[in-house]
Amino acid sequence: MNFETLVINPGSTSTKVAVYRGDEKLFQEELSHPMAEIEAYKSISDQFDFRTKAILKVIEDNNYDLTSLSAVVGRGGLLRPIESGTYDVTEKLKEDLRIGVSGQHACNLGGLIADEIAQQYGIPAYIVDPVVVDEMKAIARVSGTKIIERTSVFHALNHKAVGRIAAREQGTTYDKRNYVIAHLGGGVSVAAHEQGKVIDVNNALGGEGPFSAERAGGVPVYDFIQATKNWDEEKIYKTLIGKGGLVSYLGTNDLREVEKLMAGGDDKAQLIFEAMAYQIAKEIGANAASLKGKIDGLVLTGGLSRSEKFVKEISGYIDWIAPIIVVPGEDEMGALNQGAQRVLAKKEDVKHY
Ligand SMILES: Nc1ncnc2c1ncn2[C@@H]1O[C@H](COP(=O)(O)OP(=O)(O)OP(=O)(O)O)[C@@H](O)[C@H]1O
Ligand SMILES: CCCC(=O)O
Repeated sequence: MNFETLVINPGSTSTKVAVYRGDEKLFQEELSHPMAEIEAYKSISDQFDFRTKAILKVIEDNNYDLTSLSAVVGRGGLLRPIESGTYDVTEKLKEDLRIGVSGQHACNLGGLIADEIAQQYGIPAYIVDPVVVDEMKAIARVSGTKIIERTSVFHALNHKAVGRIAAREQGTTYDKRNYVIAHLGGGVSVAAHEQGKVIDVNNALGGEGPFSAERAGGVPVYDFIQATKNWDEEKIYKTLIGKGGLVSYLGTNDLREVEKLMAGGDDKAQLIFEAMAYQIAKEIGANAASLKGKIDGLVLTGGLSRSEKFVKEISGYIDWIAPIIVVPGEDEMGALNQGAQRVLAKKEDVKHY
């Protein structure tokens, strides 16, 4: 049976909305949120109303009748660490999204907005492969000090989706392949995928890994402590997450703007563009070591991988490691829909948080 689903994906710089019938996408829109718009809200939960209204307007503009829906599915957020799968949105799950039990991020709104709309139509709300999917090896959890453990927080939904796409392109299945997958977006996560499990990944919201469009990634810790010793926690957090990376150096989170500056001969933009590619390439090399060099492909995905110039810059450092597969943008919307369709069709049991 072809169930109709509403798919909601709030990202750090955008909200994506789509309606599917079975595998068929009836429509999709991507709403961009410039920095100034996001900055007007003090917290993520303050963005609930503006993002919900924007989503409902997309539905109205497309003349879609919400009574046709079988479920609403949202991108899951910073819950407690859990296994991969489709989860129903319960009160406990909503409470943890609201308080941000593992931190604050726009995707915490996915399950909350999905549930708000689903309740009005008496249908289920789901989340799929939230950012806290945790399959890391014990050895990767050791941070270097006993007071903290490394944790798995990354673009799990898109990593898993593009892992399946890459394997399909290679005529096999994701659980039979080893990949290094780099999601390059507002945030960056680079992971070692071994036979369908993410054995190591940088915490994309934890000050680890390469810098990105709006995050600083891993910085020299001692110097950072010195530079920020009189700052409050919020200012420190925003410097690392939201105002880091391209935003810090160039005042924009949009790589297309950076490329325009470069085309106009801006040397600083050129340097930062090259440095971001360099850091990403180094992280891919580190993950190649995690897989002991037994790698079937290096997969580049996320919004930044829509730039051929940026992909070329990264490839120059890593093309000796394994074949490069580019999945520009992401298939998060398709993956959310598929997760919902599998449980609606009873091909898979829904999980409870
Ligand atoms: N055609 C393009 N060329 C160059 N850069 C692009 C292009 N399309 C999108 N981008 C860049 O991709 C980035 C956004 O990527 P993406 O949409 O994956 O982020 P997000 O979903 O908001 O955040 P995250 O991926 O961390 O959840 C922005 O810097 C944007 O400028
Ligand atoms: C942690 C995954 C979500 C993001 O970085 O945007």
